[in-house]
Amino acid sequence: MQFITGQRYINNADLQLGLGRVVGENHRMVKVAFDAVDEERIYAKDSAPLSRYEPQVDDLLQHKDGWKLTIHEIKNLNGLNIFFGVKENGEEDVIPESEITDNISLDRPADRLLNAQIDKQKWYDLRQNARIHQQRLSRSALYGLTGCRTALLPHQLYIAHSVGKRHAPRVLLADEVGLGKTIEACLILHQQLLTNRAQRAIIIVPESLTHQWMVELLRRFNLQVSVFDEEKCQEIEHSSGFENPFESAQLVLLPLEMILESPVREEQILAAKWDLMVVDEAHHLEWFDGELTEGQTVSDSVMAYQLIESFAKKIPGVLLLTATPEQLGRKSHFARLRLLDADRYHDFDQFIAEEAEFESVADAIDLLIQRVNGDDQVPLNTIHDQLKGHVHQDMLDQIASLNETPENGLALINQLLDQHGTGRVLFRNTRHSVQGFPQRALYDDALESPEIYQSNQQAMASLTPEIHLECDDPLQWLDNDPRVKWLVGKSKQLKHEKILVIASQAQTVLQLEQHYRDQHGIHVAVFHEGMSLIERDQAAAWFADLDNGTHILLCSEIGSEGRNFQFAHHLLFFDLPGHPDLLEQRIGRLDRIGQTETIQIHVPYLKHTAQEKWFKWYHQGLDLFNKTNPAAHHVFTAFQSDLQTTLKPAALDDLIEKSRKLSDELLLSMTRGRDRLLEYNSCRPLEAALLKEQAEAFEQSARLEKFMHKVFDLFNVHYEEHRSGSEIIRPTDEMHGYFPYLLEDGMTITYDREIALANETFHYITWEHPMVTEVLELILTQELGNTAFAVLQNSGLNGGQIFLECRYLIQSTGNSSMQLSRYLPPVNQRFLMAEAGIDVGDKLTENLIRKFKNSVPMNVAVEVLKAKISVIKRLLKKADELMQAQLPALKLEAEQQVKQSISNEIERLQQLASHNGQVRDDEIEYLKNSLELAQTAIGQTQPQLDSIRVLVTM
Ligand SMILES: Nc1ncnc2c1ncn2[C@@H]1O[C@H](COP(=O)(O)OP(=O)(O)OP(=O)(O)O)[C@@H](O)[C@H]1O
Repeated sequence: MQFITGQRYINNADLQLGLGRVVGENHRMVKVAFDAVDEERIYAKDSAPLSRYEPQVDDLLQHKDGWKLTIHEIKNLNGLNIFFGVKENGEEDVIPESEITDNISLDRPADRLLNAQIDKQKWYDLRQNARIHQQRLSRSALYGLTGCRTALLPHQLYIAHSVGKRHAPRVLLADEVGLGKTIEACLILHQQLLTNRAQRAIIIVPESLTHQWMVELLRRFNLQVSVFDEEKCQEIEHSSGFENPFESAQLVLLPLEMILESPVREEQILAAKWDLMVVDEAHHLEWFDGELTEGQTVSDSVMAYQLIESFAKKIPGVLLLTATPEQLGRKSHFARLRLLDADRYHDFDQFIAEEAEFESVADAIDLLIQRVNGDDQVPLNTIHDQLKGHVHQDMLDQIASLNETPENGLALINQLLDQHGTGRVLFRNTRHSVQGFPQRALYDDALESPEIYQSNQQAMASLTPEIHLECDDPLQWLDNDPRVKWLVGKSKQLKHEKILVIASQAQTVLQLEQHYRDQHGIHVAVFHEGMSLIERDQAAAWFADLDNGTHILLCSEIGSEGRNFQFAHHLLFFDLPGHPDLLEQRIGRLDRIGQTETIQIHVPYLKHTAQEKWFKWYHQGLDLFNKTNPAAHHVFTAFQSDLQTTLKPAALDDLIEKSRKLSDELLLSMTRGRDRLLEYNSCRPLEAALLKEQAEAFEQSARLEKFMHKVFDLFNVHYEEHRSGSEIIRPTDEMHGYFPYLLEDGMTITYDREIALANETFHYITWEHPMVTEVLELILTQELGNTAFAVLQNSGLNGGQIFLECRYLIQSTGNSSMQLSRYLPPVNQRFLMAEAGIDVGDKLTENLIRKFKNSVPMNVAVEVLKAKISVIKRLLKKADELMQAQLPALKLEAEQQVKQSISNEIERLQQLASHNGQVRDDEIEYLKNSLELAQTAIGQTQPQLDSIRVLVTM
């Protein structure tokens, strides 16, 4: 094809783009502007899916300004066509090619049929089937959340469903350790990407978690992420045309450390355009509240905060993840909320004051829940009094009317939750609310403190005495410290179990590993910050290997963050960490979703040393080994200085007593107020359970299997049963061209979630799997299957009649990021034209046709077609007229639907904004803008003839 600027082209694969205009070209590429949807696309010339738009004499042509002319003559000037003709009012006029309207209605199937291009019935059926499925998917609010290799857990579905559908969501995911924040973030990301709400995303994680994130994204969500490090950036800069390496990929994963080390990369990230940023382990971000003086240095966590803050100001969507949101204090917790919405969270004192109000609201919600559950004894005036002064009068009035309309109780609960607390911005599920987690069992061993430490004050006062020893032989402690003997003894005793050993320092880990190897001939895997990422992942994989792996993994503290080791049931603390959050992180490695047994926690400590003090404080003061304690952080802050000093036994008992008391008080007040509200808000159980039901109904795996078998048959992909519930698929020599995601060596697939979860090597095929989404796209954008011919036998109808089945697709053109299909699902309009020129679709239904239809040899079909060409042309014209006649009503209906659904959303957000300010202005603006764009798009919508079938009775 020779492309000339100004020529008009159609994208065969996507007619919805409207008519394109060549705006530039070079020897290899051509750039086409699709003005109807405000998009520019670049194609390789030799493979561009483009067809020149060439109207013929007698065709009706529309000008950009709306008027039309019937073409009488076509002239060509320098490769561009000029159309001469007569307008509807009889005047002569001219339309140069460049001035043809961008919104055209193309009758590709009609052209093909009239040129005797008839497809096989099977392709026609497949196209219709694919259309039905695609429409079902594009309408569902669950699309993007159910097709991943994850169990459908209500608390995760609830969060993902609340957040994934938002424009530019900005939330803090703060589930307790191991409850699935990563999965929730990935679900949200997946939905945003699949529904086009986001196109470019950046994920920033601690270096040690990069690989794990990459694997989770790929294995569970089929998301191919580009992992960036300094080397990769340089490689892209040198070998590709990208000046900014971060513009070379849509989905980027990189370690926080890398950006902290390089201002250049920071600048480049800021310069690249992103829709969404995910930051894992966000408790490392520390807010510095004040002015930095010149020359003042700040910690890495403060730098990290400032870095993420600068990104958060530019990137519209932000997901922050942390299991320990208050690890660096309440202020830092507030500061993370401030990253999400600086307007709403600008005053720390106000934030604290607001939290004080939550208790009354939470109490009222409790009482309402009791009423909703059928307890009529709960007095309404008590609820009323609880809320008086905390909520608006209209809500108080609603409470008063609950006697007459008890079913409104639930709506009222939801309203209260919407309007109070940090609910829209912060989500936190706890083991208490999710339930079903394993038990923990503690085995502690008090060991005699060895001589070498007793002579060293620093060692005695430290949780890691071996680090503080000053002696010539750095390995001497290994022979003297009874914990080493204890560790080796436990390792031998538990030789058939996987055991995770955690020590604070990398140095300790390395020395212990050497000891195991040299003194006992035991090879163990190690995991510490001095290792490269690949080495760490290899170590974790060696430990995870159930058949040939090592049964011991020795980790430094860094190994205890974010990693998945729930296949192990024994956790050995070689030492204790100096902060309760770290202790929770350690236990969280095993206490995660997927843990099937009681977690056995083994803790040795040296008597009369700091270790004993901390052990007792954690155990007796906070009960931390048995369960997570959300108050631990505050108690630690209160008694931090006491914990740092050496305590006499009586003073320790006193400290433990005071800590326990404070912990109990705090827990009580938290469950009274803030946490209870947060818990209700993070997962409204009824809605969550309903979502799970809907998700199960939506996944339709049996239908998918049937559909894919038809696809495989037609595309000549081999499939055979592997074992029950799974099959093997392979390419064949008869395959025509490309089949998406099919591996050359074949692959084992399953459509069953349970089987997919149990067999990680199987590919889990769902309606959201890229193989399926691309196949649907392929079927619907290719022309094959948009024409067909069939005879109707024994239908009871007189023989020799001809019917024309025309299907039109009405879907709005428009900027794809508007995702209009949510508000304006495509309409599929069917007309079955009888020879008399009337639509008999309601009599000759699809079911009847399926029952009586038969195919005929192609040459017979072509003969009949030729003989009946004038009838077909007449019926086509008639169908077009019917379509045009129905269009205004369909558009009006669509407009009303769009208006209603977007206006409802705007209204809800405005209400929320006026009550608790948790809705950002840009969210409301976005919706208002969407409404405007949607209305324009509906106005411009033109029906497209999508397929056409000739039916002849016999
Ligand atoms: N819906 C699910 N289906 C299957 N496995 C899941 C699901 N949710 C979570 N898991 C598994 O449970 C473990 C914990 O999940 P995840 O890593 O998302 O938790 P987290 O809250 O991010 O943990 P941490 O606080 O340690 O960062 C992981 O191994 C994850 O793969």
